[in-house]
Amino acid sequence: MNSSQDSTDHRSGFACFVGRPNAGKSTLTNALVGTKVAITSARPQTTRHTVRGIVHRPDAQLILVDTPGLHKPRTLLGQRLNDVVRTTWAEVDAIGFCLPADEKTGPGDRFIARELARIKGTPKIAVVTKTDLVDNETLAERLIAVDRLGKEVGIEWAEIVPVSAVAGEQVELLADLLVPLLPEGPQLYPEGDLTDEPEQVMIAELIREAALEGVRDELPHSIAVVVEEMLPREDRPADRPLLDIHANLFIERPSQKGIVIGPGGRRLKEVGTTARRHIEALLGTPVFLDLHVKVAKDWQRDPKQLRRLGF
Ligand SMILES: Nc1nc2c(ncn2[C@@H]2O[C@H](COP(=O)(O)OP(=O)(O)OP(=O)(O)O)[C@@H](O)[C@H]2O)c(=O)[nH]1
Repeated sequence: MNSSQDSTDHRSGFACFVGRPNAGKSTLTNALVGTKVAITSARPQTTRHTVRGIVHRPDAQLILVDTPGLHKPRTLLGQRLNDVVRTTWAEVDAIGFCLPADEKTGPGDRFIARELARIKGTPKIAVVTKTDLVDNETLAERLIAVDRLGKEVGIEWAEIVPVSAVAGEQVELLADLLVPLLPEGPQLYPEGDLTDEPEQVMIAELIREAALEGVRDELPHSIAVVVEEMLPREDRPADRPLLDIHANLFIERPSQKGIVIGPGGRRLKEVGTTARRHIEALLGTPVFLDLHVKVAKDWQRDPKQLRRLGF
């Protein structure tokens, strides 16, 4: 051990956050990574893709895998999502179980805790999220309840950590606690990489997030987005580039078209504007977004369509 470059000084590995829908997993991933990579929403089960955020530190590289929420499968998509979750759990070096501070332990938490208890060998940190929403007394009660939940299902928590991703409280500490759980090893990703999601998938997620805004009650899980083409516009001066992005927004039934497009096409226009702003922030280049709404009948139940839409 003669230099700080020695790989035994450096740790690298994978962690994932689990927890019931809306527990704050995506927001926490974003807070740790420091940029918007996972998709957050005020409605459950909108994180479909396994998005990795990468925390680069001098002493470690922590790769965060953001899984969709585990839930009762009602469709083929639901089943596939649960498979993705379990496979991820078995593969990571550490698991953070997110439990919102402002809600009591519920059947959903118990279901996940029992499933988690079956994954032996992987250290588990209980992360009590959204602490900015509760007073100290409630937080203390919640911490005790989480401790009790661990005992009830047979999980020995490596740590119990209260955090607020929104207020940025204890987020750094959580990283400090996760790092020692990773194996020793060199950097796995180049410095500067924040995620290994293909750009196109991230762009599709940004569009889907914008499209769901305000209509989640009407179209909870019915929207899928596929980026068909991304091309730099020709005949543009080098200092004023423009990226043309063509994307299709799929819905399940013709009757949903009106909801997405809105009166006089106003909603779709807003969706396009919002998504374009986020994409431009992500890519750092001006974008022309061409968005089309298409019906893919009952895509959630059709294996062929699911594959085409990237699931
Ligand atoms: N006040 C507060 N709100 C939070 C915090 N973390 C997350 N939220 C909110 O809680 C809601 C759910 O957060 P997400 O990060 O999307 O939750 P998730 O667990 O990834 O949800 P799914 O993708 O549905 O599994 C969003 O409205 C967030 O803004 C926090 O630390 N404080």
